[in-house]
Amino acid sequence: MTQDELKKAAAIVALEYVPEGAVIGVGTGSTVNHFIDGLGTMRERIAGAVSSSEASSARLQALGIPLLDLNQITDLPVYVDGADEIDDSFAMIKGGGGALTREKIVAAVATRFICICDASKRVECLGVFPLPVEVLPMARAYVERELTRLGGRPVLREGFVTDNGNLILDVHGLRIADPRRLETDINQIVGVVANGLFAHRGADILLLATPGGVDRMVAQH
Ligand SMILES: O=C[C@H](O)[C@H](O)[C@H](O)COP(=O)(O)O
Repeated sequence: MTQDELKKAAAIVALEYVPEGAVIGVGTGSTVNHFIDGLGTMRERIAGAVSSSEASSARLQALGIPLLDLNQITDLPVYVDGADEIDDSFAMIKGGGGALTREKIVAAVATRFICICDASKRVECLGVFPLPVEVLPMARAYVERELTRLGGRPVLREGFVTDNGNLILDVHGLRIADPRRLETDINQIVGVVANGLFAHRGADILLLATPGGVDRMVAQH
C-alpha cells in the first residue's frame, strides 16, 4: 500500500466516529482531505463543519458541506485531524501545512480529538520533524533568538504566510523529552502566536493505518 492509501484507510475509519446530526471539527492536510471527501458522501447526516484552514474550508464548501462559525458552536463532539508526529502519550507535532493555530483552537473546543495517520507518523520521541511555530512578523528575529536559546535551530519557512497573516519558523534539532514543558515554554515567548506541539491537548483516539489494517487506540489520560 502507498502512504496515501494508508492515509485514506485511516480517514475512512474516522467516518465511523461522526455522530448523526452533529457539527464536525475538521483539520487540515492530505490525510484530512480524504476524511473531507468521505464526509461529502454523508453530508445529509451532519449539521455542518467547523474548519481549521482556508484550504479545508474550500474543500468542504465544494462538497456542499455547510461551514459554521466556531463562535456560534457550543457543542463540538469530534475533531478529526492528522499529525506530523505522534508519540505513545498521543502528544503530537502538527503544523507541517502551517495550520497549527486554527487547528489548536478548534481542537480546544472539541470533546474528542481523533488523530488519523499512517504508521510512519508514530515516533518514540517527538522532534525529528521540525517543530512549526507561528510568529507575528515584527517579532520574527526576537523569537528566532529565543528559540535558539531553548536549544533549537529555527528556519523561516520561505515564501509562506499563514491563514492568519503570520510567519512560520520551523525549529530543527529539538529532541523533545518533555513536550508539555516545551509547549508551555515556547508559548511564553512574546510574539509567538502558537506552536505545533499538541501535548496539553493531545489526541484522545488514534487511528493508525498500517499495511495490516487500521489500529484503533484510545489515550490513557
Ligand atoms: O498544518 C497542517 C496539519 O497540522 C496537518 O495535520 C499535518 O501537517 C499532517 O498533514 P498530512 O496529513 O498532510 O501528513
